[in-house]
Amino acid sequence: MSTVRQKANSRISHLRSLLCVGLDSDDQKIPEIFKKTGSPVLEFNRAIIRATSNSAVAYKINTAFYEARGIPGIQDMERTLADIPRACITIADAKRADIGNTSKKYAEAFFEHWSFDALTVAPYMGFDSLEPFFAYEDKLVFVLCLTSNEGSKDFEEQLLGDGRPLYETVLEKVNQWNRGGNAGIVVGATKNGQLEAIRAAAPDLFFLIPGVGAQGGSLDEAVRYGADSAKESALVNVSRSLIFPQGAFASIDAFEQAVSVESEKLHLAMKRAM
Ligand SMILES: O=C(O)c1cc(=O)[nH]c(=O)n1[C@@H]1O[C@H](COP(=O)(O)O)[C@@H](O)[C@H]1O
Repeated sequence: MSTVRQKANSRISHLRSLLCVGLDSDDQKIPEIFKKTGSPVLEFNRAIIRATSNSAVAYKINTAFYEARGIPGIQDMERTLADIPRACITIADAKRADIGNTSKKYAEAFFEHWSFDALTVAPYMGFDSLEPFFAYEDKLVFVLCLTSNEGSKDFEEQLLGDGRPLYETVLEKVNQWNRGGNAGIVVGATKNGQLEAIRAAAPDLFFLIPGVGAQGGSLDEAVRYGADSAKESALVNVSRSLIFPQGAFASIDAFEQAVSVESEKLHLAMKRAM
């Protein structure tokens, strides 16, 4: 069993929270007050972390928001990683996978160089493209299964020759690849109609469920159907609706207070749904 998975589950049961805070820190959307600091994205992330750390099990860094700014963005990502409390799980949302020797380098980058606890990967290129990630038995590898977006219809929901959607084959394969107990899947909270059946077909996988808030997925159902029988092994990610509260803020403290209120609301809703 992956040590990261054990760590995530002990925090989930301790806090009774499945909250994964998405640090999709779009520099164009960061409140004005942070622009007066020398490092707006970093100070913004630090404020989010301070405001959410009592409720968060994990922080998901969507690398696009950092890569888009080149070296300064990557430096912000690195310094943010150093500020995430040790008790929490760090997820690199980079959706990688390539031919084996390239995947090996991606795995080294995210799991060794940056020491992330978990990574999102795409299943399209098959097992040899994912094996180098699964080789890290102490980590968690989240394979895209049924994503939250409209385009999930283009491939993931297409019926194969056996009459079943492609994502069910992905699910079946990830179940087989979970020998080290370090495999997970990504299922969108906007696909709650399918979530219960997916959990029933994958009782042993760890679930990452994004799509609550800005994309309109139900938090209640994500928690109720996404968690396993022990009410663990799932993370519900919230990014924009948590990190960009409405309104203008006169100070960083006031911003932090607004994020903290929202984070506590999400935590309470999760406790109720568990
Ligand atoms: O892998 C993901 O995290 C992911 C998969 C998916 O199906 N849908 C999805 O929205 N995501 C990510 O989850 C986050 C959702 O952000 P919000 O819609 O702002 O909460 C973004 O970082 C997305 O890239």
